Amino acid sequence: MIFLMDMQMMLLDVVYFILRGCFRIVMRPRTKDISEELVLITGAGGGLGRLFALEFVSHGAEVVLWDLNPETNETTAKLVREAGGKAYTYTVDVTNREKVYQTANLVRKDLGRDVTFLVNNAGVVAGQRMWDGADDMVERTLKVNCHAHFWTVKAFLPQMKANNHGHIITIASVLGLYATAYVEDYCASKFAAVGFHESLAHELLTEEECDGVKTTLVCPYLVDTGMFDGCKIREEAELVLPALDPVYCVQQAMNAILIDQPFVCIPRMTYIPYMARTLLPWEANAVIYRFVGSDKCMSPFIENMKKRTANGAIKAA
Ligand SMILES: NC(=O)C1=CN([C@@H]2O[C@H](COP(=O)(O)OP(=O)(O)OC[C@H]3O[C@@H](n4cnc5c(N)ncnc54)[C@H](OP(=O)(O)O)[C@@H]3O)[C@@H](O)[C@H]2O)C=CC1
Ligand SMILES: CC1=C(/C=C/C(C)=C/C=C/C(C)=C/C=O)C(C)(C)CCC1
Repeated sequence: MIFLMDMQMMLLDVVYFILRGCFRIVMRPRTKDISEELVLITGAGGGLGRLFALEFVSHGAEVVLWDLNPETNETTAKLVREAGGKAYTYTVDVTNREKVYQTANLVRKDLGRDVTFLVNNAGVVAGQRMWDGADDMVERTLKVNCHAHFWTVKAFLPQMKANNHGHIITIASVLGLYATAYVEDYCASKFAAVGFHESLAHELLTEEECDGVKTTLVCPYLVDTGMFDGCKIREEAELVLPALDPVYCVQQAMNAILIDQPFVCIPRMTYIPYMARTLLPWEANAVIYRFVGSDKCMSPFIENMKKRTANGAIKAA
């Protein structure tokens, strides 16, 4: 009897959340006020990290900027201050877990308050076939794009839970939902980041007094930041699905964060291949990949990186 009542409640909840999802496409829910929040962004000197910093500040939040590169990080801080915001910079290699824990304590000491939003954005791509590149690059990709999320979450989530207030944001990728050729290490790292994020989100739901800690998984398609310069699908398909403008990508991600949306693919159209991957036979997906040119979309990117490395444009890892 209890089982049947539980099932009835579960079905009602399922219908409610489906209807709420549909309704939210048409009517945007109220956005939350983040003007009192302290937002930590990793990889803040890069394309998306910098834009996230500016976007959070435009909503009144203060930002803590972490990056490996002090110069690009300072440039982000300068832009934030010019925009009237407050930024605090720290040079951190997020793969170094001791440094992550130490710097987290330092942030708490320096600012006298807890980080309430964590944006795990730092990411790298080798741009080499795994057969050609150094094994170190494969390890680095996994360490930055996945392992680092464990260290930063371990550093900041306990305080969020203690205050029952916070938000963990994971910048993954559509390549964490469906893969393509020649980027095995990158896809493995992003699938792992998605798995990490989902497990964490479930954990927060099962724990009591944690309903104030939210999570958002962001999965963008190719973004025009330079990270994947040269990556290309078939020309006709590109007309329908062009590389994303970084500002648009960050604004869409912010829209999701501000309404506590747990998961967002940018643009919306990229939910379709995600569903197709699950629903269609593998061979059917492979045929679609070949038709839209996504099977070899990374080849020109890898060629591009080869040229840039040969010209000495890329610094040694
Ligand atoms: N660009 C794209 O097409 C897409 C990107 N993404 C993801 O979005 C995120 C941001 O990408 P994007 O802005 O394009 O890339 P960028 O390369 O412009 O920015 C990444 C930033 O992370 C920093 N970083 C790298 N390694 C570390 C480290 N060990 N510790 C601290 N900081 C580090 C980089 O510093 P440095 O410059 O010194 O290396 C850089 O400032 C990444 O996670 C990426 O995987 C997702 C989908 C598409
Ligand atoms: C695989 C695939 C596609 C192409 C995806 C591409 C080109 C993604 C690039 C993503 C990047 C660069 C992410 C970085 O994190 C399509 C056309 C959606 C169709 C279905 C399968």
